[in-house]
Amino acid sequence: MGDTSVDHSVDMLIVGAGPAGLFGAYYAGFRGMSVALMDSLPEPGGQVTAMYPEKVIYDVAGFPAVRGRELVNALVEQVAPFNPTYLLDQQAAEIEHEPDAVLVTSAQGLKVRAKVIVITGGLGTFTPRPLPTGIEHLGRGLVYFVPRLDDYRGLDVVVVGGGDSAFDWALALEPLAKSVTVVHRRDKFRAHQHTVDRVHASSCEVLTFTEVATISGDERIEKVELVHSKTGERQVREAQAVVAALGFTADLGPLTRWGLNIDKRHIVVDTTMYTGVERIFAAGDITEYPGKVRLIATGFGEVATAVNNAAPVIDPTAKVFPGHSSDDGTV
Ligand SMILES: Cc1cc2nc3c(=O)[nH]c(=O)nc-3n(C[C@H](O)[C@H](O)[C@H](O)COP(=O)(O)OP(=O)(O)OC[C@H]3O[C@@H](n4cnc5c(N)ncnc54)[C@H](O)[C@@H]3O)c2cc1C
Repeated sequence: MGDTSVDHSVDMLIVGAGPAGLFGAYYAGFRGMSVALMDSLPEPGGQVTAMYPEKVIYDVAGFPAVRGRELVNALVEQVAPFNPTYLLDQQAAEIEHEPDAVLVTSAQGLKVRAKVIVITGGLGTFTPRPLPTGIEHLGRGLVYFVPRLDDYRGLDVVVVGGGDSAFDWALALEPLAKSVTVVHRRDKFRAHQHTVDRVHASSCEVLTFTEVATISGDERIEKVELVHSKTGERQVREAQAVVAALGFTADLGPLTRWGLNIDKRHIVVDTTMYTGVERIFAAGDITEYPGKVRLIATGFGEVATAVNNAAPVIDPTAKVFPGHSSDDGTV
C-alpha cells in the first residue's frame, strides 16, 4: 500500500462493479495498472446480479446465450489474474482533488487515492425497497437478492413480491429449496405472464392478498407470520429464509456533487469517455452522448475506451492503444 494516510492507493479506482466496471478492471490489469473496484452492493455484477442473475442474455458478443450469473462469473474470472481489490459494501461519496491524484472517501469511511477514476455507476446506488416488517433479520435470513442459490438448498423460503425478480427467484429456488412460497399483497402480478404460469405449474405455492406480518427467530429466521389483507386471517409458517423482492430505487446520490456535467441522471462524456473533470472518466449505462445505447455490449466498448484513454493520464509515456491481447499469450 505504501501510503499510510489512505486505506488503498491505486493507479485506477473504478466506481461500480457492474459488467462495465468488471471489464474495465480487466483492461486496467492488462495495461499493468493497479486497480480497485468499489461498489455499494455486497456482490459484483451491478444490475445483472441485483435484478436478473437467472435470466438468459442473448446479445453479448461471443455468447449466443448466457445466464446473467454466468456472465458475471466469467467477468470476475477474466479479471482475476490481475488481482483487483474489491471494495464492496462501499458507496463512493466524497472526492478531493490533489496535485497528482484524486482522493475518494466512501460513505462508510474508506479512503482510496487513485491517479484516475472511471465511473461505471450505471443507474447509481441501488436501494432495495424494504419490507415494512422484520428489517432486524437482514443478513440473518432476510435478503433483498440472492447471490448464491446453493445457500438455499433444503430451506423453506418465502419470496415476497409480484414482479419479475420475485417470480424469477421463485423459479430458480424451487428445484433446490425444501419449499417456496410466493407472497404478494395483490392478485395481479407485474411479472411476465409466462413466468407467472411457470411458477403456478411448479411446486411453488402462490399466496395472493397476503403480506408478511412478522418474522421471528433468534439467530436466524425460524417462522414467518402471514396475514390475508382482506380477511385478516393469520397463519404461521416455518421458514428459514425470506427474499424481499420488492424492487430497487436507484439514485446517483453523491456523484451529483463531484462537479460532473449531469444530464438527466447521466454523466456527459466526450468520445474518449472523459467527463471534463480532471482525472475522471466514465463508461457504461451512466454515460450520456448523442446516440447513446444502454446495453452491456456498449458498456464493454466504452470502458475499454475509457481505461485506454486514461492510461496516458497515469503515465504520460503510455500510448492510448493497448496493443493486442492476443500478442500476450504463449500459444
Ligand atoms: C431486467 C433487465 C434485463 C436486462 N437485459 C439486458 C440484456 O438482455 N442485454 C443487455 O445488453 N442489457 C440488458 N439490461 C441492461 C444491462 O443490465 C445494463 O446495460 C448493464 O448492467 C449496465 O452495466 P454498467 O456496468 O454500466 O452498470 P450497472 O450494471 O448498473 O452497475 C453499476 C454499479 O455501480 C454501483 N454504483 C453506483 N453508484 C455507486 C457509488 N456511488 N459507489 C459505489 N458503487 C456505485 C451500483 O451499485 C452497481 O453495482 C437489462 C437490464 C435489466 C434491469
